[in-house]
Amino acid sequence: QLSSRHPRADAFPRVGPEQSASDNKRFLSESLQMIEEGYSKYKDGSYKLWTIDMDRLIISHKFMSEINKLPRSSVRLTTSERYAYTGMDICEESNLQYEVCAGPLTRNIGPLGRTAYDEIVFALNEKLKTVPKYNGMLLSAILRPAIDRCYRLILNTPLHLPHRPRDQFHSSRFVGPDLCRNAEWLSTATGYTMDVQKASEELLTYPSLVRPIVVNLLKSYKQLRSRFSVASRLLLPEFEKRNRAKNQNEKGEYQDMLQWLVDSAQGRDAEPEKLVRRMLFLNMAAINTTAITATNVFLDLCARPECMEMLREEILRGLKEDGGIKSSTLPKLKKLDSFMRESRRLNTMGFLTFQRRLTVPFTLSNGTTLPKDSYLSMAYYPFTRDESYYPSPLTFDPLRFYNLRQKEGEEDKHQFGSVEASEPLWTFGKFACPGRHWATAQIKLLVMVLLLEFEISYPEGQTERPENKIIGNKCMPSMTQKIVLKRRAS
Ligand code: HEM
Repeated sequence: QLSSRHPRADAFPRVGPEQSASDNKRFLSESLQMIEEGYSKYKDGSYKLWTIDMDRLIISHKFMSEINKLPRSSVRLTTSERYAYTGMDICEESNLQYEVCAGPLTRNIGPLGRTAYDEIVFALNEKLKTVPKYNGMLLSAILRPAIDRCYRLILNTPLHLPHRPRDQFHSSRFVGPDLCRNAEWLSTATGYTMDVQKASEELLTYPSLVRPIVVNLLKSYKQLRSRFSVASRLLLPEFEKRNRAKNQNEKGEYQDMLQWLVDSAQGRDAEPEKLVRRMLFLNMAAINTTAITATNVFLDLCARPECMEMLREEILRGLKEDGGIKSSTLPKLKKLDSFMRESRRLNTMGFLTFQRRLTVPFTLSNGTTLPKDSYLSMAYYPFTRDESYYPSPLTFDPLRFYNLRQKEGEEDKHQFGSVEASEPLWTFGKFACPGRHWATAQIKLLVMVLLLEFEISYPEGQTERPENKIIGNKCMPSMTQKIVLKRRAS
């Protein structure tokens, strides 16, 4: 229900200190304690929490369905606040990034499966050529090129390769180096995301009043601007060319993210400079999130060697039934899907989710009015360890969600990519991550390649996964963990 009432600013209880010069950064080191305290006191309600960058109103995930009734224009992403001066505020100008992912990207996942599998194999083989022995390689160094390569399939293809006839495209075994010959664009695409994070973290260390000045002096922002120039130099002509074709009603020559953006953009969204920024936003939303989630899955797999054979059998059965990777193959991997979801449950990337700004006041069904301009968030981490939602919440049960799907009527629920009003995994409804099906497919394909082509393990003597690292709202897997790959006899 929309409301015009403005509650008093102090109407909500607070956890932790208010924003203050002396105690501003307490959240950095005590985030988990504060979020757990908030959950134990106000699990079904709301409270305020200062999180270094903003004063948030933490609300229960139980209100997701109610908030979903608001238009997206009233519940905005908080990117412009969290990543100020990075150009990422483009996502707040319209929902174009959502539309291209939820629409054409998702529709194209099935047909891309085989090609993506080959790209991952190719990336791994290239990587393995650079080390004399397949012994104790950094997990992140293995996964990153494979994910980048998958991602380039949808984002970067057009820079180098005209659209191929469908059959040829899908049957090509190694679509190969042509696809990503432009090293400059590739390093810009991935580097931009890192720089955005780094630059915004650096800016946060300065008082908000001086940020507009300091931003011009910071090295990290200079680096960001120069990356943006490279991205513009490479992408602008491509967008201009495609816009011309669109304006002349020519049929699109390509099937890729650039084309989907051009096809879907209306009005000012279609300006080439804005399309470049939108591409960079999509990079940021997609690559790191997928890489971190996949890293967690492999860290959990190596800690449970007994699950590898079970998953390998499921994969081989699926491939046999389908005669290779078809659109129907990935959804068949239900045990793997369950493993991935359990891994994500116990390794949430952030303690909070649904980072949104409310542009209208809104009254919840419990009578609480959320003021206009509140920065909303939901506590995710304590939810995933709440016994009332997950029996034995601290136990890693690889088949937890698989077993739930065995119940009548529940077969299609509890999936890695499922969106449920009771679960803030991807948030909900029109606010849910629109790239989740592509992320699911990529991670499944990565596991398939690594399990079918290799024996994987922790280095000798290690059986446990390394601890995650907590920094403020973030919870990151180890980036220094090595894993051992041994090629399986074919
Ligand atoms: C495992 C990997 C991923 C995770 C955990 C993840 C998680 C999320 C979450 C929780 C949100 C909602 C944020 C909010 O409501 O405040 C979101 C939004 C978004 N995600 Fe993902 N995501 C992943 C992968 C991807 C991929 C692969 C893409 C694109 C190819 C993508 C594109 C987006 C976009 C465009 C948005 C913003 C949508 C909007 O405008 O509302 N994500 N993601």
